[in-house]
Amino acid sequence: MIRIDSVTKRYPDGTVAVDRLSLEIPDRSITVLVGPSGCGKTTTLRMINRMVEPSEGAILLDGKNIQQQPVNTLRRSMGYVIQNAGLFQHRTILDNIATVPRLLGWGKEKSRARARELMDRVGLDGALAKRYPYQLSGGQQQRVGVARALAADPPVLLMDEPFSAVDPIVRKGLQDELLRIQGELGKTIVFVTHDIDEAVKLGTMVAVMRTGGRLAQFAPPAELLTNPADAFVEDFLGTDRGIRRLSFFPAAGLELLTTPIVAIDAGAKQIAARDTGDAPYLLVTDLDGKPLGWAEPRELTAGKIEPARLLPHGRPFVSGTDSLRAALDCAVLSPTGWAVAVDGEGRAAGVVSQQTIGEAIRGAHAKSARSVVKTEKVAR
Ligand SMILES: Nc1ncnc2c1ncn2[C@@H]1O[C@H](COP(=O)(O)OP(=O)(O)OP(=O)(O)O)[C@@H](O)[C@H]1O
Repeated sequence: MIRIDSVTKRYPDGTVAVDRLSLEIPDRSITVLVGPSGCGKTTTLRMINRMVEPSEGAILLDGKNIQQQPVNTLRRSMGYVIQNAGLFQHRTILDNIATVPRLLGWGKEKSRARARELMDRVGLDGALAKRYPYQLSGGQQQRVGVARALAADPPVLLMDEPFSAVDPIVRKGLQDELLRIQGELGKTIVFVTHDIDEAVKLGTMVAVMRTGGRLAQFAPPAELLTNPADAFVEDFLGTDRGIRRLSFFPAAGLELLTTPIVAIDAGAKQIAARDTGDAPYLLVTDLDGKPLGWAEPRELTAGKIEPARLLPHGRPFVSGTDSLRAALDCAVLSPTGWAVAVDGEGRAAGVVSQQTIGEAIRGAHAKSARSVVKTEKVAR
């Protein structure tokens, strides 16, 4: 665990970048430092690997003051990833990734073998190994940056706005990849961003900092969205925090209606016999059970489903793994107001109305409020 204990950083010109900051950064999870520009995030991160020395206070790694450890040993235990990757332009991708193992005295072949293994781990095609950084896209370069930081298998990764310079789609891919890598490797990651959505998505714990280098709130993302500590945090979280909080409630408990589902080859009798409950539309699937679109039952009195007349079913949600936010989004975007749920293979699992999703949301809120009360009682 990394413990930041009442740390202040005053730069020589008198700027107080960090002011009496205390944080306990848990092992094997992602802790995100987030806040407006200039609030001291980078300074805090750099104090952890001693690129910046604190003016007051101490930082402890596994209970030992990092000030009393040789800088080189400390940095070897911490990978460092920065915006735009900071790659060596005159070295190939493979040699960039192999940099730290080489510094540690590993042989050339062993270092390169390790680098190849890491290219695979971060989702880089091995064919890129011999290229130079300028021959890669921004997103690929960031992956190289992550691979390089992981090369010597350090227990800690420090990441300073690593995905800020890429477009939103590449960024989402990199975030998903980081979560996957973290799930596999269980590193202790300290991640700096100014993007609250990125913080909420990646963080096990999120530290919101305010200008002047002070801590505004330190909490898991769901708690942050539910109970912002003050108006500053509330403002910083933005206007749609209620919707964003739904990402933390699984859609798995939603009651799905299966009776409005019919296969494309259903006959008139089969269609007429359907009890669709209060669903005003039938969901038509192909012969494999995958959704094709919505049909109004009265359109089907002739007993024949015409694919060209189906309404689009919109993007479905995956009932086992998606959140209530995804389910609500599907319902809102659906032309019928009903969301389509699919299983992991994309086959229709059922349909659900906005009203049912709304009830599930109210239930989830009530349950989470009860658990907060319970936690507070235990805490007292
Ligand atoms: N070497 C330095 N000398 C003087 N002041 C500095 C120095 N480095 C940073 N600062 C100041 O310290 C404050 C915190 O800077 P820091 O880079 O840690 O913030 P940040 O939250 O990472 O900002 P950003 O999101 O814009 O990168 C700012 O006011 C900055 O101008």
